[in-house]
Parts: sequence; C-alpha cells; structure tokens
Amino acid sequence: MRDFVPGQRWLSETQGELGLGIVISTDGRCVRLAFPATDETRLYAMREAPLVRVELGPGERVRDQKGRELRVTDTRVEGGLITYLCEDLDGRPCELPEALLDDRMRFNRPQQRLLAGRIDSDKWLTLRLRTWSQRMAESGSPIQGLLGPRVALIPHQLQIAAEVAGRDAPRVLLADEVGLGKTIEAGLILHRMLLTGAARRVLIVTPEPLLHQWLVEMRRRFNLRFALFDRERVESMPDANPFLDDQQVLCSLDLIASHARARETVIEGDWDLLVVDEAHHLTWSESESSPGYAVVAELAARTPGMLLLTATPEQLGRAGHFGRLRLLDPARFHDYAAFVAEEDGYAPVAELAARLLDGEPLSEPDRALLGSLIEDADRLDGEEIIERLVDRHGTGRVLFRNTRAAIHGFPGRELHAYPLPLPECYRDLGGDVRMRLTPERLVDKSWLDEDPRVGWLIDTLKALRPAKVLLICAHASTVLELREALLRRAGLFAAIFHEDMEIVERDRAAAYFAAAEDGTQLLLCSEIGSEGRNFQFAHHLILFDLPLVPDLLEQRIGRLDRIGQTETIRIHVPYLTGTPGEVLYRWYAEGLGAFDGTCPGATGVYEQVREDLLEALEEPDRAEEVIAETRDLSARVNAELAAGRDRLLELHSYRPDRSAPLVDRIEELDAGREVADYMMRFWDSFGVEYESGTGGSVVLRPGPQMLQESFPRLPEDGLTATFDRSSALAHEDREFLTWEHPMAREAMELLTASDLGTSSVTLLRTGRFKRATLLLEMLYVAECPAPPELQVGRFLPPTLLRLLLDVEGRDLAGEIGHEELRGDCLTRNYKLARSVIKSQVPRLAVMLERGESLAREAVGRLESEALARMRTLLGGELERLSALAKVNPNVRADEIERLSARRDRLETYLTKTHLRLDGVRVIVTT
Ligand SMILES: Nc1ncnc2c1ncn2[C@@H]1O[C@H](COP(=O)(O)OP(=O)(O)OP(=O)(O)O)[C@@H](O)[C@H]1O
Repeated sequence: MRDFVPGQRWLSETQGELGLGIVISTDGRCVRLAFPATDETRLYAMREAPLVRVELGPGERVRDQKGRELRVTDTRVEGGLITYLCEDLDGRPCELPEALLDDRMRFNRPQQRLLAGRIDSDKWLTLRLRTWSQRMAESGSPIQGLLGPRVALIPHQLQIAAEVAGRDAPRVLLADEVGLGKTIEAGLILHRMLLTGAARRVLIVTPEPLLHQWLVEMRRRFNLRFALFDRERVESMPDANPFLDDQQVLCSLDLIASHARARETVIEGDWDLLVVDEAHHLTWSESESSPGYAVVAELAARTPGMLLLTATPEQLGRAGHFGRLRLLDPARFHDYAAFVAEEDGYAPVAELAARLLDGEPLSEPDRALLGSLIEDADRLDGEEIIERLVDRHGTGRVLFRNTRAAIHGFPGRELHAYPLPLPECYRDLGGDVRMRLTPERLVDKSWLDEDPRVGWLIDTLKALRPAKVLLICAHASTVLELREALLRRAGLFAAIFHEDMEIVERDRAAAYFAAAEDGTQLLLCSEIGSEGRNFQFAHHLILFDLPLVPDLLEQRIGRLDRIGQTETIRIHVPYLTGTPGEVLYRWYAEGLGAFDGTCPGATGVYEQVREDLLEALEEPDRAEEVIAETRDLSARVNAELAAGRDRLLELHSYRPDRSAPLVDRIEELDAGREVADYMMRFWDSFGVEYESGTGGSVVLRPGPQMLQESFPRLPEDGLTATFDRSSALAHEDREFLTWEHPMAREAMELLTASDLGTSSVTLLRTGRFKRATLLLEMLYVAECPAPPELQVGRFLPPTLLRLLLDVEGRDLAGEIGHEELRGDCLTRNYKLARSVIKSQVPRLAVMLERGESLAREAVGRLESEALARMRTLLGGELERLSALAKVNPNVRADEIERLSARRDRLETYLTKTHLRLDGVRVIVTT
C-alpha cells in the first residue's frame, strides 16, 4: 500500500480539475486530502485511492503560491516530504517545500493521460485551441488592455494610453483640460499595465472628495476592484504594514500626508505604479513644499511608474508646475531658474514648428534654426521633421495636454448674467476685498432675506423646473444657509455637498442629485464640489459667487462641460452691482472671455494683472482699465499659445494617425462574434444556462449540473451581460463581455490550468482517407517564461503549434483544419476508446516522438524570429533615445539604462522557450 504523509501533494486521477491536493490526515485505512484551489476536501480509501503522487524532476517548471515561476534543479526528501531545490527566472537558487506549490498548478500530461486511456470530450480540446489562439493574438497587441474597459472609443485617450503604457516604467503628467477624460486615460493605462504584467501593485491617491468616484469608475469601467484605505483601516493593523495587504489601493492625499502611520507604511508599500489625481494640490516652491508634496516625493523616489493628473498644471504658477515635473524626473528638473530659461527658449522652436505644420514657407533664420536643431534636416520630409521636433520639444515626453480646441465636438456655453441691486446689509462693508467677494459671510443670517440673489435663485429654479441645476459657491456656510432659506422661503429642497460632510454623505447627495426620477432639482455645492466630479447630466450651472483664480472657475464650469455633456451649458451668474463681485464678473466676461470657452492663457494673464485686478476690485473706477489690459494681454497670450509651442504639445498629445489604427482594430473586434461564440461554447460545455435578454443582452445563470460548483464571476443569482459596447455604455447594470473581461479571462485560466480536453479519441467518417487510418492531432504550446516586466509576449507570445500527423510522420495540419476533424467523440464509449488506444500504443508512441521533434524545430524558428524582432525594435528605440538624449535632456538617463538592460535580459530569455504538449486527439477514420 502507498504511504501517505500529511503535507504531501497528490493529484486526483479522475478529477484533475480539483487542482493540486494536499494530504491533511490519515487513519491507517483512509486518507483525507484538501484541494485548496477549489476549496474541496475528499476522503479516499488508501488501498484504491485514484491518486497520483506529484513528484517533479530536474528541469521541470513549477509555480509557488505567490505565483513565482521556478525551475527545479534537484530534490531532497525528508520524512516522506519533498523539498524542491529550484532556480527563479533570474537564476537565483531557492528552496520550495512541496506544501508551497501553487495549488492550481496543472500537471496535465496529455501523453500519459491518453496512453492511460483517460479521455474527455473533444469540445474541450477545441476550446483549448481557441483559448491559446486568443492568448497568442492578444499578447503584445497594441490594443491589449484597451479593448475591455467600458468606455467610448475616444481617439486621444486611446493613443495616450497606448503610448504611455508602452513605455518602461512610465512617468508622465496627464494634463488634458478639465473634463477631457484624464481619469479614463489613467484607467486605460493601468488596466493595460495590469493585464500585461507591467504593474501589479498600484496606488491611487486623490483628494478625499473624489475617492468614491474613483472607486466606482475603476470598478464599473475597468473591472478593477481597488481597496479603499482610510484611517481606520490603517489603524486596524498596528503590527504589520496594512498597505501590503492589497495589491490595488486607493486612498486620500490627506490620509498619507497627515497621518503618521499611514505615511510611514504607504512609503514602504513597494508599489509599481503611483497615480496622483488633482496633482496641483502638491504645492512646491523653492523655499517650501506642502506635506502632500513631501510624501508623494518620497513615494515617487521609490516607485518606478508614476502618473500625475491635473487639468490645471500651472495653477498657482510655474514654480508649482516645475515642482510636479520634478517629482517625475528629479534628475532632469533640478534647477528652477534653468527650467524657466529653457522654457522661454522653446518659443522660437515652437514658432518654427507651427510654420511647418501650416505649410508656410520657411525664412532664412528658420532654416538656420532648423539646421541647428536637426543635423540632417535637408534629407527629411516635412512630416519627419515635425516628428523629430515633437520628440525634442521641451517637456514633450513627460507632458500630455489635450485641449477642447484640438479635440472638437464639445457643446457650447451660454452665459446668462443677472445684475442685481446691492442690498442695504452689504453697504459699507470694510476689510479685505477678497472677503467682500462673498459678502454674506461678513453679516448675520438676515442676508438671506435681504440679498436679492436669494429671491432670484428661487425664481430661477422655478422657471427652470424640472431641469437639474448645479449651484457652486465658495463656502460651506453659504451652502447651509442657502438650503435653509430655500426651504423656509419657497419649500424647495436641495441636496448639499460640502467639505464638512462625511464622504458617504457627499456621495449620497451627489447620487440623489443625479437620480433622474425622484432626485432633487438642485445641488448646492461648495468649492470642493468643483473639482473632478461628474455632473454632466445637468445643463445649468449657477455661479453664486466667483473665485478669484481663473483655474478654479474653469474647474467649476468643467463639472458640466465634460465628455458626455449633450447640450449647450447655461452658465448663470447673479452679481450685485457696485461690488467687487461685479468687477470680477466683468473681468472674467469682458477681459478673459472665460465664460465663452476655455481660456488657455488665463493663468499667465492672471499672474500678470493680479495686483491691478485686486486694486480694481477695491476701486471699481479702475475696472475699465484692468479689463482692457486683460483683454489685450489674453488676446496676445492666447495667440502666442495657439501659434506657439502648444501646437507641438497638442500634436504629441493627440496623433490621429496613431490613434486611428487603435480605434479601427477595437471596432473590428467589437463588430465580430468571436468572443460571443467562444463564451457560449464555454457555457454550453460547462453547464452555465443562458438566454437572450432585452436589447440584445444575455442573461446567465448557474445551471443545475455544472462541471464545478461555480463558474468564474457568475454570482449564484446570475447576471445580465452584453457583448455590445454601446449597450454596455448605456446600461451599466450589464457586464460588458470582451476577451478582457475577468469572466472570460478566468474561464480561460480555468481551462488551461485543468486537464479538461487534453486527450480525446474521435471516430471520423470521411472519404478522404482509407478506413481505419490513424491520425494524431497534437496541440503544442511554446511559452517563454520571463519576469512580467519584460513583456516578453511582445516578441514571443505563448504560441500554439498544431500538428496533425499520419503514421508516416507527415504533418497534415496545413491541409486539414481542426474543425474538419469533428466526428464521433468516444467519451461515452470508454471501452472502445481504450481498446483503440491499446491497439495503437506503439504507433502512437512513434507519432508522439515525431511530433515533439517537429515542434522543437518550429520553436527554434520562433526563437530566432522573436530575437530578430526584439533586436530591431529595442535596438531602434535605444538608438532613438540615445540620440535624443543628446539634444533633449527630458530623456531620463535611467530610461536608457533600463531599456538597455531589458534588451540584454530578453536576449537570454528568448532562447529559453519552453515547449509543452497541451492536448492530443487520436482520430481513426471509419
Ligand atoms: N472614453 C469615455 N467613454 C465614456 N465616458 C467617458 C470617456 N472619457 C471620459 N468620459 C466621461 O467624461 C467625464 C470626464 O472624464 P474624466 O473624469 O476622466 O475627466 P477628467 O479630465 O479627469 O476631469 P477633471 O479635470 O474634472 O478631473 C467622466 O464622466 C467620464 O466618465
């Protein structure tokens, strides 16, 4: 009788899909095994247990429970338990006790299974073939990671995501104008990096009011479940680092900046990618930086990938902008004065680029400048020159900024201004003029009855009813008092949103406002609601007061003026005549034109006229003067920006020629039926029930006789799904099923990790061959195991090699496809299947050997092709970067080093392809 020892690993001969078993107890006659991968336990009689001992030999590949790929070099046996002496992918030695083998490891040795007469239905073999073909197609594809998210295919977003996620350890500032989809871009980038294995541990840091929105966006659009960390969560683990508990974490900047333990532990979080939203909060100047900046700087120093997001990169000035670039690349951005001088030096280059882009003739000085920038300019055509300029353009590689002007298709804005008389209660208010921009805060609550803006608000709401209205004002106290007055004076109930509310309360209020049927008409919001939130379902915005800083105004309008807005946005501005508020309104309207559209130069203009503006607020007589000055200045700055370096930045941020192929490919896959066919075959074979639902959806439920207790990502009470992108966008309650949906991915994983379909026998009725001809179909998989960050799949994806051998050893796979071999599968007639196999064992053994040698030859070819591709691509990229580094200091030195090291490592890995037989089918013609 066999000896069973607790801790040993055994496999069920009959139910390989249970995963790897571990002996938990024996009592002399029976042995109990746990199968942790499927959460099952089984009791077997020792004498006839259908179990095989798992014993691996040198050269075999294994995985440990952390997912590390190892190669066995030797074994040691003590007390009946095996310890594997292994090497990791980098050749470092390590030991792996058998108990720590990955519970889901597969030991499907199709050859042994077949010869032992264990066979399955060939529909599983077909699914295996389709699974590997799909893996092969997606690995290294330019749209990998961009297909699955529930997003509309917006070209600039896809292009930025593909470009950024394709870099090694990307570190960029995503600075599209407000509402153009930076969150979506970041989501696409991280979705792709997670899928390709380029990142595993991701930390997203946002202002507290945006936490929930990020959580929801990541979940519903990207199927990514981030763990939300707050104070309580951090404090719940005093003895361990709580951040190491989850791979994908979302937390507020405030938490890690102000909570000592959170700060200390997050820094030790060993992240691959850090995302910081609303990064303008990370303030920096030459003399000091904010606590938020300091903690992000520490994280930035330890994290390879980093995405900073802000719509207003230069909010609070150029120094802050420099400070954020410095987080991305401290070696490059170390001297502020030099940065300013350098930026000023870009202007002539940008003007030159603009002339080239507009097809204008170049002057002599232009030519001279071009010659100094690009040595071989004479030999290049216009497009190539532009290409080089984009590459060499200042912050080009680090910064992406799209503007409405470049993207087009946004609805217009319509300004409605309402001059109102100054009430008695605000006359003769003294003090700082900035305080007088919100006069209600300087008086008692009687303002609610005297201030004409309140009566105007009531009338306006009634007139606009039932249209949704978002009101933004500067302070929480104004929000609270207005709510009370609306209720008292007009019986109007408003939802509120301000900084003193708990996050949950705020989200509830936003949802209440958003609800189409029984939601509120009005949301009263303090300044914190003006950042990042999505309120584009509303078309009316009331600015109860105006902020002094133009970027804040843009943020406020951006709540409605964002992707998804379907109507002209009506901006309502009530102001009190004869007050600083009136001057500020006129300054925005007549000086900056800020209500008509985004005003790219606003920050620069504001910085220049700030003192004059403050004086004019104080002395309204000076208003005309500052407005005229602002008008001239902003016309000039905007013209300069339009003609100048923004053209290059825009081009680099949105390249229709690069985004179009991405959009086309995704649309093509969306239109095809492949994924639907695949999933339906899978459900049929597995026993999942499905039927058509409304609007082309499909309703799934676990069936009564499923292969296993549950199907990946299918809840007990079922779900509704769609394969159609537009339906998924319109109906968020439907899962959007693509090849990248976790259900599809996990189903594939489940299949390839199991024995299902690895061996089968088919009787084929055909006139093509003589009766009783023996054929052997073999599916080999060539895989190149390598650390995920090398993204080896770009050059040598897991490759399926299909062979169809006859007894002469000829390969007929090219002539006869897999589907043509569909016949009478002998799953229900084991006896016959076994006798067929038994009678053919010697021939099959020869055919299997021949197959293996043919497959090995093919692998040799695959390796040489992959090496050549890798050398061309990385070699070219390396040359480009090195050449670029000489003229553009924005190329990080470590970027070149990493790329070069990556090429060297790939040279090694690409010659170590592993070949494995994944499935066999014996075919006998009748
Ligand atoms: N590709 C897309 N498909 C569907 N919806 C999108 C897409 N891109 C953006 N949106 C929606 O448009 C709105 C704006 O996008 P997002 O929040 O990413 O913009 P943002 O640039 O981060 O805005 P802000 O500057 O205000 O932070 C969101 O409601 C988002 O869900």
